[in-house]
This record gives sequence, C-alpha cells and structure tokens, in this order.
Amino acid sequence: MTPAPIENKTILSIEKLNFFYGHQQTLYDITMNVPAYKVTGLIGPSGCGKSTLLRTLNRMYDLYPEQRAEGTVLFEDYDILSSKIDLDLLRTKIGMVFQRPTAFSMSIFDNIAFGIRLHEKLNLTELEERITNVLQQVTLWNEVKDRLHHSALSLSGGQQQRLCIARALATKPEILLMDEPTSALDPISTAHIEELLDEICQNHSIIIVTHNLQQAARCTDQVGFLFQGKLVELNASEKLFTAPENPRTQDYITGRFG
Ligand SMILES: Nc1ncnc2c1ncn2[C@@H]1O[C@H](COP(=O)(O)OP(=O)(O)OP(=O)(O)O)[C@@H](O)[C@H]1O
Repeated sequence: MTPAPIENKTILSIEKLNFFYGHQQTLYDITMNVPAYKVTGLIGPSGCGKSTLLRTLNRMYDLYPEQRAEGTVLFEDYDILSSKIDLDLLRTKIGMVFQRPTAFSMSIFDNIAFGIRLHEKLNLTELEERITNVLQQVTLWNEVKDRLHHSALSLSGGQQQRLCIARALATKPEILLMDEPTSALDPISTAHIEELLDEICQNHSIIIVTHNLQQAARCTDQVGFLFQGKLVELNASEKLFTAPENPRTQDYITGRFG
C-alpha cells in the first residue's frame, strides 16, 4: 500500500550541485529541497540549465563520459550522485517523461509491460491489473482498452504522451521528472495532462520543466527560477508569480527578458 502523504516531507534534497559539460560549467551551486507529493516547477530562459538539472536527478548524464556532476542529491538517505548507486533501480524510483512522446514501436500493452518485466516478476493477471490501473490513472483506459495489442504508434501525440506517463508510473516511481511534457501537444491534450498532475501527486512527487508560465502558475506548488545556471529564487508558486522576492524573477515573469 502506498503510504499516506506526509505534509512538508522532503523527498529530494539538492545541495551545492554543480554540473559540467566537459570544461563548460552549466549549473552553479544549486541548493533546493523538493517536497513529497507536490509539484515542483523549474522555469527560466532558454539555456539556463532547467533540463540539465532535471536530467542530473536520474543520472541521465552517465551515458556521456565527458559530463559530470558535483555536490549532493539526497534521496531516501542515499546520494544519487554516488558512484555506488544502482542506476537501473534509481531510474525505476525516479522516472522521466520527455518533451516529445517516446512510445516504443510495440503494442500499447508491451510499452507499459516493458519496464515492469525488467524489474519485477508478475504473473499475467498481476501484469494486466497493473497495466489497467496505470492506463486508468492517466485516463487513457477507455480510449485503448479494445486495442491494447495494437501498435502504440497508432495513437495520437497526446495519447502517446499519456501512454509514456503510464509507462513511467508502471514501475511505481517515487518521483516523476517531466521535461516540458506538453510542449509538443495541442491545447486540449495539454489540458488533459495538466489535469493528471494533481492525480499523480496523490502517490508521487513531480518535478516539471516548463516554458509556459501560465502552466507553471496553474499546476505547481513551488517553483524554482533559474538564470544562467543559478537558482535565483525558489518559492511557493503563488508567491513567486504574484510577489517575487528577486528583481530578476520579477523581470522574467513580467516578460522583460527570456
Ligand atoms: N550535451 C551538451 N553538451 C554541451 N553543452 C550542452 C549540452 N546540453 C546542453 N548544453 C548547454 O548547457 C546549457 C543549459 O542547457 P539546458 O538544455 O539544460 O537548458 P534549458 O534551460 O533546459 O534550455 P531550453 O529551455 O532551451 O530547453 C546551455 O548553454 C546548453 O547549450
């Protein structure tokens, strides 16, 4: 059973995080806490390091030898940046959804079963139950229940993105990282995914990168504003969008730059 949400519990504690692409430093001394069962947004102008920060949190950069992170990211008493971390396990606990839907060229059912089969030995009934549950959670079940064994590529872009969210949720992650998950979608599909965030937060914590300030204001509980690789302000969303503490945040949200 999923534990009941605890108010103000910190799920992720980022301390003095620096990130380098080769010799080029991209993140500078980022320190912030991510609360459990809430939506944390990351905003800032293009190139400020939002995606880099997100990708650091599930060690995506490990695929590229010239990229490295320094500092500490505490998750369940472990430092995510430690060389001793089991990366496969980490990525089941901290799932990711990308900007463009990344449905695999296989059936809708197998798209979701894929990650589950890698980490768990469920019998067919349990597997079907898990898949039904996550498809219901992302409100895709009614649209696909009669074609679960058809190719996922036959779905619309918005449906594929909900499938990708279902796939990420199927391994029961603690945290879901979302990198501009609606930027390739039409307004109706976007609204659909925004509505899901509240529902997902019942059992998971979310960190979402978005360029859309209205979306950040509508959907997040706290927001971090990044500028040139530094965290300029981290605040409750309502406060950041109505009475920001830093003048650069004010300039950005009022459209003076970015
Ligand atoms: N693979 C890479 N190699 C070298 N530099 C990179 C790489 N990826 C990103 N960068 C650089 O790191 C900086 C931060 O990029 P990042 O993608 O994290 O910014 P962002 O805020 O997410 O931007 P956007 O909003 O445009 O997606 C930029 O200067 C970018 O050019």
